[in-house]
Amino acid sequence: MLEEIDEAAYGFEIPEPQVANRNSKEDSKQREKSKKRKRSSGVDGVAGDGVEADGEKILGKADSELNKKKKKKQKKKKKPDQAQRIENVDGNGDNEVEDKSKDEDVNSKKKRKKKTLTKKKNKAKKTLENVESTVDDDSKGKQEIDEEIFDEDEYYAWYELRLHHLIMKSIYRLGFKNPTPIQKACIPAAAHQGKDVVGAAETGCGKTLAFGLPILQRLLDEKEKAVRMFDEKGEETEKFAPKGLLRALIITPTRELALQVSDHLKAVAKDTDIRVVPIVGGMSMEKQERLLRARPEIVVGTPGRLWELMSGGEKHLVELHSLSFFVLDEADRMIENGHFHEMQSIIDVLPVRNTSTESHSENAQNSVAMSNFQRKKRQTFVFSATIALSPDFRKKLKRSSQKTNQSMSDGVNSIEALKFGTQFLTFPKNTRYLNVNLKKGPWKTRIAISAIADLEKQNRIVFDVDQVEEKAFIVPLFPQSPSIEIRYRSANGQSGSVEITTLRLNFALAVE
Ligand SMILES: Nc1ncnc2c1ncn2[C@@H]1O[C@H](COP(=O)(O)OP(=O)(O)OP(=O)(O)O)[C@@H](O)[C@H]1O
Repeated sequence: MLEEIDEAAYGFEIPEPQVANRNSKEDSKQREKSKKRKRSSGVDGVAGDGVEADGEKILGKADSELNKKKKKKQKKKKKPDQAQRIENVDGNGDNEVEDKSKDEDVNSKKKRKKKTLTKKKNKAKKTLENVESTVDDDSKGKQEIDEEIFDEDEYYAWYELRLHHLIMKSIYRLGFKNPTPIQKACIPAAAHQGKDVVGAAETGCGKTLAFGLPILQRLLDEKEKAVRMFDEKGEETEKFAPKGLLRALIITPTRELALQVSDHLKAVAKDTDIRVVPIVGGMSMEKQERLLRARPEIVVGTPGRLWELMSGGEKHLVELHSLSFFVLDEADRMIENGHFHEMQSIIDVLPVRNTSTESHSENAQNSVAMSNFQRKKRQTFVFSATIALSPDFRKKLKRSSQKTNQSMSDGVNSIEALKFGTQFLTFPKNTRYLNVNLKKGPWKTRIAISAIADLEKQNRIVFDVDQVEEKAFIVPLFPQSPSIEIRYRSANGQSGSVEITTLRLNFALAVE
């Protein structure tokens, strides 16, 4: 059976052309900047590359840059002598004093340069050590490698994701030349289209940044908008970027993972004023209180400790009306670890929607003045290291959301898209709808093609990470990778089917 899908009902949006972004002032500034930077040779960043390899590359580059600087330094060394000689030829009594002070000046300059050089060398070494020891150390702010040693052109793949320049700065510093597939797939939908995301990807695929960067992007966007609106219209900044309120709650099944995620996000948020804190079992009450007193925007925690604090009325954790992101990381493990009860309790206390919207419009009696942030719904991201979220998990989430509020069902029960490995399929020219059936799975799956014009042009569908978010949605998540059959129907009634047996599921992406 073929199903017709109302595209409008799913809110497919035509994304902003990337070219426009590349032409933006900021990007051209970045490009100008990058031109000034020296290109280093033989470095090729591959998405999801081992971090160790990246680290080596960073050191390699840093070393060659240091060598260049050394040479420059040697050249410069001669200059003070020459200068001194010229002074001496002119020689009069006054010059002696002048020469002496210049001598001192030159010596201290030399010393300073030497110091800087050693510092830089140490920094580069440290960076390698840090990168090698994975993200655990990233957040400690030790990745101090000089930004200038990177060639921004090598990070071109990131520009398409239109991330804030402060985020990009961290990406350069971390040396991540390419976004991983899951990052490439999730960031546009989550950061720019405000969509909920369900992601399934194997361990080490870069899930943390797949949900972390959209969070940072939105918070930075809001802050910028707040400043702009204040400058232009004198509007209250609070209206666009609330301060001191919890904006993102990230829940992980284990303490280690919470610390790892928190460290990773801290490393990326390093140049921003966005604060990330971990709240995990085993942490002293004093430390916990101190961390929460700072009213961080992002809290990463384990369900047990978070619920303990929330049920105890911890102020920062119960003022959830401005919560814009709710993230379940490694959601399936959360169930395995017996955290379901606590997790459900946390979900239960999430406001149905941002109550600040209501209170604000009540106060202002003017809903037109509602800010962007207030109008935007809370986004839910559910990530899993394994490919499948078990039917049991989905059922449980569904039950919990039905019992409590609608917002959770917005996020989790409408898991509507699943990305699989890049596949090129050819269909009749005017194909309009596709129906995808799992051959072995218990569920039905479907795809809607929204970019018909594109289809007509290319006469093929590319299930590609770049395009999936606006082109297709597929239900649901698979327990294994069975073969699937894609049936198509074209506008003139022509139909047929294509079977895919080599399907490789990389991740899932949700659209509503
Ligand atoms: N775009 C990228 N390029 C290179 N390395 C990256 C990139 N994104 C993340 N990494 C690195 O890859 C490693 C794994 O990332 P992350 O922890 O997000 O993966 P994960 O899928 O959440 O894995 P896990 O299930 O172990 O938590 C980290 O060391 C991180 O620093």
